[in-house]
Amino acid sequence: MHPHQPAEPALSTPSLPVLDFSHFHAAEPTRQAFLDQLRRAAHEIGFFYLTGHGIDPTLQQQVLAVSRQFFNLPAAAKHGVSMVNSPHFRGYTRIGSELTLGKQDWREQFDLMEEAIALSSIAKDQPWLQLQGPNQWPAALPTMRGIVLTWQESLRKLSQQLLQAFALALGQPATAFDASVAEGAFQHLKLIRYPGREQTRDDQGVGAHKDAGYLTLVLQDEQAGLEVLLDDHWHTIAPMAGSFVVNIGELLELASSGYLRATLHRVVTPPAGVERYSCAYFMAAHLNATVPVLPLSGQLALAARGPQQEQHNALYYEVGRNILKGRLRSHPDVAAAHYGALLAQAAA
Ligand SMILES: O=C(O)CCC(=O)C(=O)O
Ligand SMILES: [Fe+2]
Repeated sequence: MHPHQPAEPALSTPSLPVLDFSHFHAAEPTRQAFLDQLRRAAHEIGFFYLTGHGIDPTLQQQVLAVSRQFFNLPAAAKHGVSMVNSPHFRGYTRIGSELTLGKQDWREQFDLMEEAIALSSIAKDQPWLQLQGPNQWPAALPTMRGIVLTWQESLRKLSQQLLQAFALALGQPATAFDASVAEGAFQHLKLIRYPGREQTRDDQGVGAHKDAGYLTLVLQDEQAGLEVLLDDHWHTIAPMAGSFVVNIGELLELASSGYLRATLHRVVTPPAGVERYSCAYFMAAHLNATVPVLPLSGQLALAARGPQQEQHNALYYEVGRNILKGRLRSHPDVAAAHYGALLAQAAA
């Protein structure tokens, strides 16, 4: 089956590996066993559940709760923080205005990144620096900012530890990725609501895609919908309370010469009358960094199949270029409003 065909029913839940991150902080031989498991999961599947991560379950619930509150605001309050007003791709995207594979996704979302000051001028050869800037926050929900920024900060720490674990698992020094995040990792957080609808024709919650950064950590509520493409079949990733679903992004695939897999995944729309909430955290190297290509040796080098370039999806070692590629493709309204010159240049 071609991965981009309309949805076929997913197969039964695969037994995704469950990795306990507390074992990374444990003594040997537990720590090495964790690294071996991590390497296998990320090489063979590119997806796993993470438990023992130390993130407070109360904070997890608070984030999902504030996300529900946000999406329950009147439409005018949400449109007041529309992403189309932000050259930095921050804010609210209403249902149907995001595209994956050129088709409408059936989800509404709120995006934010690091709070920053927008640069006053952007060099032509670094258009991605326009991603830096302030977030938009809804005045009607004053508690949102604190909760969500605390969440973002917790996941930044966790994902940087995970990146160190990946370096060690690949036989590299723990510091192998440090230079690429020394000026600050690029982080992007997305609160998402997938409304249900009659399962008649289209069930694209978000279409099949790979994530553009190093790593993604997803918090799901109790409603299934996330699916991963393995051996040409879609498999449901069942919600597991308290865990994160972690997946490999394109930058880690590039860094490991394809040894680690950025796997295609998608979300199918819940049935009518049911909704699904999730919260995805994407971590990448600094926008001005170039992906470090790790010198793998022995068995790892032999098993590195090279990054999987696809016709419709070029991969870039320049971090900013890879991230901006994904943003422009998903949000054509923001692209048209703020990146017209860049698009015209690309088309010429
Ligand atoms: O909602 C989810 O579970 C995952 C969403 C996703 O894959 C994405 O936004 O990149
Ligand atoms: Fe994704």
